[in-house]
Amino acid sequence: MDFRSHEVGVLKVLSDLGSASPAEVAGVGDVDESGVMRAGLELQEKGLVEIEESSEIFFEIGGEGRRLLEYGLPEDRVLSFVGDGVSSLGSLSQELEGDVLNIGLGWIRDKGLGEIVGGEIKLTDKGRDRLELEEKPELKVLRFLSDEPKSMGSVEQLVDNPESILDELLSRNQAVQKVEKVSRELKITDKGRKVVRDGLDRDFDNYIHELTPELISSGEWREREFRKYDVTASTQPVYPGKRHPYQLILDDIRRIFRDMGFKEIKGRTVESSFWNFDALFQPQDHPAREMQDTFYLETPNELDLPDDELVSRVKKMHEEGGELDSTGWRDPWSRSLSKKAVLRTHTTSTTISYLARNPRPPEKVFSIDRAYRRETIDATHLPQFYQLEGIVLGEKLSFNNLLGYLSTFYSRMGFDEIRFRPGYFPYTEPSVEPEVYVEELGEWVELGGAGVFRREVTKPIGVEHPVLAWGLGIGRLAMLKLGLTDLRDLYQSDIDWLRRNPTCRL
Ligand SMILES: N[C@@H](Cc1ccccc1)C(=O)O
Repeated sequence: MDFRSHEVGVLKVLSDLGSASPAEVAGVGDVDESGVMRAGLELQEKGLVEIEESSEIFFEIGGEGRRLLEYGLPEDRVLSFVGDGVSSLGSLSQELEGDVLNIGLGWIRDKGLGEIVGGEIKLTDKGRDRLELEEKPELKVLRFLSDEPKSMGSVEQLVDNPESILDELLSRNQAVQKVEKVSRELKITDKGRKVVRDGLDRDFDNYIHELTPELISSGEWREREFRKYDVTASTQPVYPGKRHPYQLILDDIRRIFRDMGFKEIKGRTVESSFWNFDALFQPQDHPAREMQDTFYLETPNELDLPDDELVSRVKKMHEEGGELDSTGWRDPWSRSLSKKAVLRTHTTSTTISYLARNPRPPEKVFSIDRAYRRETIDATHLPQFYQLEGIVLGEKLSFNNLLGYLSTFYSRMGFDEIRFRPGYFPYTEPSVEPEVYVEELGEWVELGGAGVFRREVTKPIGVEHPVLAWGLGIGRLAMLKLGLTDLRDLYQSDIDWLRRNPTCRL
């Protein structure tokens, strides 16, 4: 029989001990625990060892459990105020945050610790007893679990009613979680004993397990046999470091645009309102500029404006339309509003400021970066998200070229059906909202906006030729590609999902 050195070691230890856990075998021999398990599995295949598995449930403290340990249970926090004579709901709500009070009251009711009569909490006998307790049993259990998971048996020795306490902690926002621990026992079989008796070492020594310079130079390798390499042997799965699947998609997109002759640019995350809004001819009273949509910064509160001439051309364009056949917004334009620092609400701020620095054709640039908006977090909205922004500046460009660039991009991403719905943005005319048809969903998915920059935008920054522009969301596309249904999973991914995801994509 062909053995690896670990197998020999493990089998020898087992022939002394009869049966043992991997940790015990590792303690005796010089192989670590996972090496013992691997050798054990090999030996099991050969019928020399049997592996018995048994599992036991352990209880593990969770984040909520640690919070409870630190602050106490909400019901106890309420009770201790009541004990000090603060018992009206009105004054309790001054003392405790709303959720602590509400959750505490819920448990007080459920556990029969008190009742509410005329807006006052009246303690029951049970409530008074609890107030007297030196250490609340729930906290005692949590403290016990705080260093490592413990079995039911050991919790039983700690408190009365372990089951109901653990049930309660399991239900309290997972203050405690169940974890299953599998323990294994390796047992030598009769066949295994026989192999050891018949002289394992002799067999083992005949094989070359590791090729050394000496074996080669002495020519000894010719006389001996090599241990076969068993490629079907079971091993522990290895999870190499790899790029995040979303990152891979972002890189695919980068490659597509580079292939189309675009250059990638980067802009500032913290941007002045001037570049985020004003240079894009977005009126200063536009709803998107309000606090509820945009993150305004406290530090820095303001950013410097570009040179005075540029600023005054933009101002004039907003107020009266400048030299163009345009009336502007007909409202006074304020420099100080324009200085306000924001987290860019779109990456159009990146392309427009690039354009102001590079006003002459030809230019083809794109950016893939995060933008920020005050959204309530749910499965399809996050306050930060990636945008794919791009512009093309050229002498003879038309709206049709824009549709062409977008169609090419989407078809290279694997979406063949694309349509354009009319849209509105203060900075483009005409404007469109591209959509792709997604077979799996059976519906059209919106992707963002695009258009040809208006003269009100290009003129003040010194651009005299047409500019095609787009700002597209990538999150939804990535979700579709990765088979996810919740946008949050792109950023806080499940470790098993990451492990299962292929390392490279076609
Ligand atoms: N900035 C727009 C998209 C857009 C960019 C460029 C031109 C037209 C529209 C958005 O964030 O929704």
